[in-house]
Amino acid sequence: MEARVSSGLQLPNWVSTEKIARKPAGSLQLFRKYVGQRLYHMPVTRCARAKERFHGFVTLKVSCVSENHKASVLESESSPAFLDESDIIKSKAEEVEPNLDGRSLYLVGMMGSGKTTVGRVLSEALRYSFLDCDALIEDAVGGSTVAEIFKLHGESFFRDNETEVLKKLSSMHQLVVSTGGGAVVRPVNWRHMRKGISIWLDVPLEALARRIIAVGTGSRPLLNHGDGDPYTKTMKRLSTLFEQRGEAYADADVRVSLENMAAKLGYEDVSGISPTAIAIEALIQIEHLLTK
Ligand SMILES: Nc1ncnc2c1ncn2[C@@H]1O[C@H](COP(=O)(O)OP(=O)(O)O)[C@@H](O)[C@H]1O
Ligand SMILES: O=C(O)C1=C[C@@H](OP(=O)(O)O)[C@@H](O)[C@H](O)C1
Repeated sequence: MEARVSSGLQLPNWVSTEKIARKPAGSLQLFRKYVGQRLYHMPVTRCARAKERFHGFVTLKVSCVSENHKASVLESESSPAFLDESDIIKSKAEEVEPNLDGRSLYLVGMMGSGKTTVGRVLSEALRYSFLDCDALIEDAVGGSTVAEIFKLHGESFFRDNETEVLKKLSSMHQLVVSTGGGAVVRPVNWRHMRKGISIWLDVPLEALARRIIAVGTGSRPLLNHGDGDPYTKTMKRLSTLFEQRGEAYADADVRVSLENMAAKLGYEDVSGISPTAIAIEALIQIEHLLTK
């Protein structure tokens, strides 16, 4: 019989389970003015000389016009002074955070879509705590890795623990949560995630396969079998999983499509879009959701 560990689930003790005090509803004043048609319209509060930061990703630059004027990444090339993306995300997070009212953000999407990477960037910008569901499940099961849990106990045991973790997290606030790629499949998980705002990172399967192969499939047991070369094998598994899950991802409150971002930015593919740019787009989409 399978051992159940869910009742012994421990969250790190720095995660406060106290609900934060609710802020009075209302003050959307500043950012409403700046919701524009184009990507990255935002008030410019600070100027900085262009500082290209290379983390292996292309960075965004936004022209700096003057205090409290709109700027757009699409206008950036001809301008003499720039805000780089770390300035942009700070400014956007400051605008959006008061309107979240402490609600947590749940990142959903396929394996390798960047939930952990983008989630960390978002949590830092919003000054929220970052939690990774897979890591919490591993802790709950006494330190076994996800791959070991699948092997020793099976997928449904893993899924039960995933649900238990989401249930605990749903009573907390000011978190950015990176969920596992399969969390969207169980309706009960949505009940928990609906306590916050869910964000689907929609990344083309080819890009997912390339990212996953670069780090290896060892830690992702659902990709760790099949025939063929690594790319073909991974693409096949991802395609099957996406057929089963595509509709469930689309139930998220907000969708961040890397294909749409690349098209707007004039990039040939999504590989040049940095995690920070994706986090900025997520904040913009959340802002749209909250002002609907
Ligand atoms: N925007 C991006 N561009 C290129 N690689 C990325 C990007 N975001 C994440 N990655 C890489 O893809 C891999 C999977 O990212 P990760 O955040 O672990 O995804 P998930 O948590 O959704 O499984 C990691 O190696 C990460 O560095
Ligand atoms: O798609 C899935 O079913 C899974 C995704 C994984 O998380 P990531 O999406 O963080 O890789 C992990 O939860 C487990 O291997 C199952």
